[in-house]
Amino acid sequence: MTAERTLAPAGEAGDADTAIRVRGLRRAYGAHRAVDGLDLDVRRGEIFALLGPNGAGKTTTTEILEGYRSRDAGEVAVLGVDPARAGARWRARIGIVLQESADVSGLTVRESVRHFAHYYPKPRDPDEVIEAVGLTDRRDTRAGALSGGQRRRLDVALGILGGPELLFLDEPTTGFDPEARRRFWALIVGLRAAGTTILLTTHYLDEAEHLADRVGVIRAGRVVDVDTPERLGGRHLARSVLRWRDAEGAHELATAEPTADVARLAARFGGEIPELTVTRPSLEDVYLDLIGAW
Ligand SMILES: Nc1ncnc2c1ncn2[C@@H]1O[C@H](COP(=O)(O)OP(=O)(O)OP(=O)(O)O)[C@@H](O)[C@H]1O
Repeated sequence: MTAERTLAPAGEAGDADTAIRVRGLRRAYGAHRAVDGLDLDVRRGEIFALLGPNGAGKTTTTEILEGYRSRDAGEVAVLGVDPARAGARWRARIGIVLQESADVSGLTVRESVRHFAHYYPKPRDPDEVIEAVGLTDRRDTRAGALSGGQRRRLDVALGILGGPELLFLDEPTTGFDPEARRRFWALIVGLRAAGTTILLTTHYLDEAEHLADRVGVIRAGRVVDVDTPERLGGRHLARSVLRWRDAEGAHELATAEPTADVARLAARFGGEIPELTVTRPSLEDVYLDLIGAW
């Protein structure tokens, strides 16, 4: 028997709604504080994206959540269980897709999925999983002969094989072409629709914007903001910038009332406003602000 310590009684409202709860997490490497008092809440059923510059502490944090790295201090509950004390039963409830994938290059897609199915108490049907990641027409291809994007899909197949309640995805689309990325995103959205909670680490702001219900930005081992992609860093409150052109040249106007200003300009031009654009700060703009990159 494994001694799994449940932090909150099963069935309690907070526990049922929360997939990950972290308070005051700390982890140092020698004198370097990689994670320095980090708090995080991930709700069940959401896609949560962790963003942050290289070295901010994302991998250290996720590896602690996955039970692969020890911590110096703080409270951590993942699916109601402390990963530092969790056993096989808990491990079967989570799925992990790492940056470096399992070495199955000598096996076909089908053989690798069937092989890994033996590790789970109640695996999903291997052929269904292969279908879900769109590899049915490649099922007899050796993993080593797949393209980069197809290989990543196989990694996801192996990550979801146990029917996880919570899936960790570490930079899943690095090296994907735009079409493969869109297909992969559709796959992830489908997993959420089926009830899977997803913690996604990415450096692609468009990926976070497209996929994430909420985004957390880590800087120097702490979470500096958590919000929806639309509201992060007060983005929804920021002024819009109108740009247009007339006989005198290019114009730019920052405004809190873009609709009224566009109407006013349209009246002045008597119709179309030449080369009109209306923009708000992008997710990348507010992200770079939050990590102090300007
Ligand atoms: N095993 C280790 N020994 C010593 N220092 C480490 C170790 N692992 C990580 N670090 C340091 O801890 C800090 C946080 O690293 P971590 O890998 O968690 O960052 P990250 O946000 O995942 O970065 P990236 O975006 O580059 O993957 C970095 O300064 C890193 O050099």
